[in-house]
Amino acid sequence: MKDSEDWNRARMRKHIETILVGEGFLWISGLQAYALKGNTLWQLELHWANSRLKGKTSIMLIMKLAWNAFIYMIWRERNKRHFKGLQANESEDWLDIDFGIAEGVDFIAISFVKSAEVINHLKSYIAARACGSEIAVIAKMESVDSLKNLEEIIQASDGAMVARGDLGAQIPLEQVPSAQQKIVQLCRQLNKPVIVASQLLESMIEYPTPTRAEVADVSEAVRQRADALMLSGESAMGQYPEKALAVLRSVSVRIEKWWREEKCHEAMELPDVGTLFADSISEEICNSAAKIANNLEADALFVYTKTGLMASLLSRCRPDCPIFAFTTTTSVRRRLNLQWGLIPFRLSFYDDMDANLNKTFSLLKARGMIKSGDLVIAVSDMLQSIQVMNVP
Ligand SMILES: CC(=O)C(=O)O
Repeated sequence: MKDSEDWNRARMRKHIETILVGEGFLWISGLQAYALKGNTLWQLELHWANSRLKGKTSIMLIMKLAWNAFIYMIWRERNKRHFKGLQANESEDWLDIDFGIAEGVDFIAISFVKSAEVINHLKSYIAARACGSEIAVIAKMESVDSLKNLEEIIQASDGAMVARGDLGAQIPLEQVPSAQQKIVQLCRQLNKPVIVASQLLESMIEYPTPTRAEVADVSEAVRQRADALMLSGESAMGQYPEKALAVLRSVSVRIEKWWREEKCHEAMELPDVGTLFADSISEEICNSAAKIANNLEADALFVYTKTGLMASLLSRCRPDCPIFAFTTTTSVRRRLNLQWGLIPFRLSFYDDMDANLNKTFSLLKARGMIKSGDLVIAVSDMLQSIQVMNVP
């Protein structure tokens, strides 16, 4: 969009569109209950055309057909928008997805997801098209149906986004914070990364400093332990994109520091997520390693992981220290960037664990990320063990 006027116009159109298609909205429910008496507009229009355009002359027949076709087109367009999430088979969507696959994107986020079926469908398509590359699918939670089917959608996805812009147009505004809390919490329990998006620093589209309320909103998302926060308008067309990013970063760092220093961890029940025996072992190792790291006030956790699973299991525990994750493929390294507290690196592994440790100690020391004497807890999915040591 060229300027904010264009954006405002587009946004206003979108809001009107949302109001027109939202069955959750009072006037639509009222219309259906009282005026339409349970019939759809489409059924009533057909009835109207059939009764009003009586007669069997050819001109009447043509008018009848034309009227029905016209109403059908409007109805089809309305349904297309309303069932946006289910109709991911629309040709433009598939073209966009193909473009993403060709460009080697790491994530595809799908809007207005209504059920796990949509996610599974997209995943099968990506698997068939992307020839071995692993593109993660993020479910955008922004409709009443996505909230109804939250758990199955999150289970099927590789992560979720609390898309507060559209969500706030689909449910009453005062319900958005509790929906956010619920989605973030469930994602953590199910070990899926979660992004909190939209209007975090909305006023910074025009002004160089945020409002107190915006800072409180960012703090709350950090306190809920979301994996990522996403700017949209602030960086897409705002006047202070870098400042907005800097504010987001400084507020997040400050809250997390306070969290660690004051030991304000809220106990959270983390149900088992491992289904295979090997996964359950990894999970137990990671839970214990995170606990040891907190109890010993370790300087860093190191994880050597081929698939990224152990790194995500460590991240799920939200330990007090940074987690350095080492993995062998670029796609896993890039994907791990989305997860809370992980600093991922790609490198090839030796068979000997000591050689891997020495290599990574040198790498991080050279970058000033650790120093001699630091206490490190290391886990690995090759050895399935926990090692506690000081950096040489
Ligand atoms: C990000 C987005 O799509 C929303 O907030 O609606």
